[in-house]
Amino acid sequence: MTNSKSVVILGAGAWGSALATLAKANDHKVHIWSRRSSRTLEKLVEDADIIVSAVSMKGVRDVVSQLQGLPLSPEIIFLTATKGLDPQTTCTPSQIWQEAFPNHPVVVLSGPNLSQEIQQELPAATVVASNVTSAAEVVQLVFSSNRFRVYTNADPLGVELGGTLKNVMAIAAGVCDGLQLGTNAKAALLTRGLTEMVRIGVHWGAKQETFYGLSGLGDLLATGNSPLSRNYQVGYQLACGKSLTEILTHLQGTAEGINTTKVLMLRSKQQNISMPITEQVYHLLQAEVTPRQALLELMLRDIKPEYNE
Ligand SMILES: NC(=O)c1ccc[n+]([C@@H]2O[C@H](COP(=O)([O-])OP(=O)(O)OC[C@H]3O[C@@H](n4cnc5c(N)ncnc54)[C@H](OP(=O)(O)O)[C@@H]3O)[C@@H](O)[C@H]2O)c1
Ligand SMILES: O=P(O)(O)OC[C@H](O)CO
Repeated sequence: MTNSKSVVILGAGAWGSALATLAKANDHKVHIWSRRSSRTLEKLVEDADIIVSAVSMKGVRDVVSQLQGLPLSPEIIFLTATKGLDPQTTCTPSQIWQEAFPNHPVVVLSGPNLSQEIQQELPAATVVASNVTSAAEVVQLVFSSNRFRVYTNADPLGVELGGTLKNVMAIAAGVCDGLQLGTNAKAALLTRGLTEMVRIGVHWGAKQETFYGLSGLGDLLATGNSPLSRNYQVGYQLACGKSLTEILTHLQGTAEGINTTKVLMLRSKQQNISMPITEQVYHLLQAEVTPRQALLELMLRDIKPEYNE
């Protein structure tokens, strides 16, 4: 098949495995690498067309530096699917990849994509975004199928931030459901959560409209309403009285929202951006407030116009 690509996926976790399934189903040559792999990264990336990073945030700098030492074809496209923020610099994963590989196209993939549903072959849609349109289109073709609809987008930062910032709101949504606060409360939380995402995201340099698409609102709805989301699970179980340590001991996989909340607090303080929901999620994760106290703090804030920014 002439359009068949060689795809190397870094990270054999839930998301790396689901992306591998999608690319394989389209007859691409797919190799998954993890730090426990017997095959060396050097050998695997030799013929790669696309290198997909599906490691969790804490692994991004490690895999970047491993690749930096290798001879790579200048044609290689980097595709990042990590939804997190660097704790030291507050950079997004694509910013880290682009800084390390300034001459390669970097594409972001993000959307409402709970991996378990994708592995069950349920239909889903996602967004691939890049400053290099042709690279986004290559990735679009590699993953598109009758059960995975892939849109391109020219705002990689907005697409990446949508998927990342909603993890904080997914924790809050889990708390809301765990406390059985009802549908009105959930709608209010997700709507005001989106306002918060837009506020900091636009200040960061992303386009406002991107947050109303699949990678923003779409992913917020998916993770904010699904027990399949690890971030939602963290919030839900906190509301049920478990400690964060206890929850993380039994959680399958990574809940990026925990680290993202800390990074966002840092950034919003540095830049004087109001993020009341994020702030309460932060205090809750630090065990400085109970879920009920966090709720009251939000409900009793000064009354104000809906839009004053
Ligand atoms: N699961 C989903 O539904 C989904 C959907 C969209 C996006 N995402 C995002 O995709 C990322 C991965 O999520 P996941 O669900 O696949 O998490 P996961 O199941 O916990 O897998 C994380 C992967 O990262 C690897 N990793 C961590 N630290 C590493 C390091 N220092 N060096 C090399 N590899 C390292 C892990 O390797 P080891 O196994 O060796 O620890 C594992 O392969 C997250 O940012 C998540 O937000 C997930
Ligand atoms: O399990 P979560 O909370 O990391 O959510 C997974 C994906 O981000 C859903 O799009």
